Amino acid sequence: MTKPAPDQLRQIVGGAVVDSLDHPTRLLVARRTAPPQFAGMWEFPGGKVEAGETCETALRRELEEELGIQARLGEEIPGPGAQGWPLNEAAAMRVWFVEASAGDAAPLQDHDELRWVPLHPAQELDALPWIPADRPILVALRARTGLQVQTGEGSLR
Ligand SMILES: Nc1nc2c([nH]c(=O)n2[C@H]2C[C@H](O)[C@@H](COP(=O)(O)OP(=O)(O)OP(=O)(O)O)O2)c(=O)[nH]1
Repeated sequence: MTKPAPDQLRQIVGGAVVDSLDHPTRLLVARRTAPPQFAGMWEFPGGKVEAGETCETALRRELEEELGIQARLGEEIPGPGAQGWPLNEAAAMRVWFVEASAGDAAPLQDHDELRWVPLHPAQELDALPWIPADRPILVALRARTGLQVQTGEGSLR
């Protein structure tokens, strides 16, 4: 099968939901229920961008559907390509820091468990069975929040 051109990947969006964009200490992670190859793995809540949606609109919609929260978007965690982080041969994901501006997150759809995990130190976050493609995103996320913790430099807004 022919590989899609790099700019024709299926666009996925994900939320790095933190307790606070100004002083992030914990990340909300979600355990998938499907499909079988991803069931039981942890991920950034989110999903596919539908026709006619911007990435930001899609992310707000997904987080409301899946977690029941209204999302305040902070900075993007930039990936290596225009479409963000490669997930597989056919899809890439853009990821933003997010804080809930309303609602208490609950596993309403696609997940059977949510967990607030400390960003630093890394052990608890790294020990979870993540979707493998998400690991480089976690590294970038922790580097960004580590800088914020160490230097107090900038919030993630
Ligand atoms: N949401 C999300 N998807 C991820 C991550 N990492 C990763 O490889 N993926 C993959 C799994 C899926 O193949 C695809 C996202 O599809 P999805 O099933 O979450 O999309 P969706 O909520 O729109 O679901 P649907 O309407 O198609 O059922 O991206 C991640 O961290 N978060």
